[in-house]
Amino acid sequence: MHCTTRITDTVVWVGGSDRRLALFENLFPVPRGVAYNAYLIMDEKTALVDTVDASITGQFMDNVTHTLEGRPLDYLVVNHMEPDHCANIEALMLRFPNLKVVGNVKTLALIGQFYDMELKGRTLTVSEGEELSLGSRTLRFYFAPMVHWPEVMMTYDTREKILFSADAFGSFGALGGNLFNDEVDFDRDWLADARRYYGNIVGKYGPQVQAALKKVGGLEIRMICPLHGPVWRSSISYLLEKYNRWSLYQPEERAVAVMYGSMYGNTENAAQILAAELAQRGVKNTAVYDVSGTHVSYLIGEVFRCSHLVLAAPTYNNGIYPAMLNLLHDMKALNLQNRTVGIIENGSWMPVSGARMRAVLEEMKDMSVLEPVVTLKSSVKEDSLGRLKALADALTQSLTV
Ligand SMILES: Cc1cc2nc3c(=O)[nH]c(=O)nc-3n(C[C@H](O)[C@H](O)[C@H](O)COP(=O)(O)O)c2cc1C
Repeated sequence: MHCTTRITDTVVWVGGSDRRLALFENLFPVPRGVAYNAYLIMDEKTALVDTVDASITGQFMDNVTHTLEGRPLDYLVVNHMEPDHCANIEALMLRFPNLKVVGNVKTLALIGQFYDMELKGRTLTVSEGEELSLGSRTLRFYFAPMVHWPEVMMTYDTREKILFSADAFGSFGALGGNLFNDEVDFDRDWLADARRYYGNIVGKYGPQVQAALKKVGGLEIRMICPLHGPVWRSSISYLLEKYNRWSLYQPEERAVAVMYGSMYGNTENAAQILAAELAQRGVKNTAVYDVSGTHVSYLIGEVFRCSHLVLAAPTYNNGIYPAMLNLLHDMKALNLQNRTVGIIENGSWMPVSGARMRAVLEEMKDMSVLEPVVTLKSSVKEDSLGRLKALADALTQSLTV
């Protein structure tokens, strides 16, 4: 049975949610599930903007068929060719013999790479800024290369002032009836997952996001319709400001995230002492994470949020404790920049994890390491306790600058 939501008189959400998926991209835990959004525009011509993942094909087809009320589907706009949005292109082409697939040169090449379907005479290749008339409105296409993938484009409905934004402005999390941002407590229930989605999926491409923001910045936007998560029909500037900040690698909050790795509990002890020392100095909302027990995607969300990080890790086979190395690898791969970092190292015979962590941070942009670096030789002793307090002083002072 269909389950759709009307977005405007003529635009209908025909997507769905998957709460069974454990790992998005087989990598990122999605305990709250994930939504795959698709939008059907009913005008003199009908146009579907993107499809959905194979896991919800049945629901999606019911939604499309119901909304069309027997009319044919004229166009399928493919804003993004990732399979979680494209699994149903062929099924739609078979069902609607006159359907034309709308994409750019790169989109159409990717369709050919992923699928074996006969596209001859069934495609419409659009270029940057080109318009497609549906009758009472035109759709205008803005390319947003590498706002996840090279073929990505955004589609602007000139009548309704809707921006169909592909993966940009999306979030992990299944939708529970309340489709719109003003029907949910976004800050409480969605922001952390939207940031985690941004950091892990799009975070590497800050300059490309900036370019896309500039491109669509001059448009009158009444709604933003992303491919995952809530639809935005209010507080558009709030969302744009978050994206501007994240893509400039500016921290969202002046706050400390302490991230530690520990086998026997001694590095953990140092991290806890440091957090307590910070609290005694009036620092609030410090977040403490065990890097072995927290999926790295959550840690990435937090490093995008916080201005100050503390990385605490044992030396492991003359290198960095693997779970911490994994976090540092991701931070660097995702181009994280502009953070102030405290370091705590541990080692029982030759501690080198501090120097190794500093070396990775030095390969990143605008990462400043606070002094002192705290060295433990197996466990916290009076001398290292003094240095932990000195690091707490340095962090506190840096937070207030
Ligand atoms: C597999 C393994 C490799 C290690 N390699 C080193 C090393 O190369 N250099 C060193 O000084 N300590 C090394 N250590 C010792 C730990 O770094 C050290 O005991 C540290 O205090 C552990 O901190 P924790 O109590 O927080 O787990 C190693 C320990 C293990 C289990």
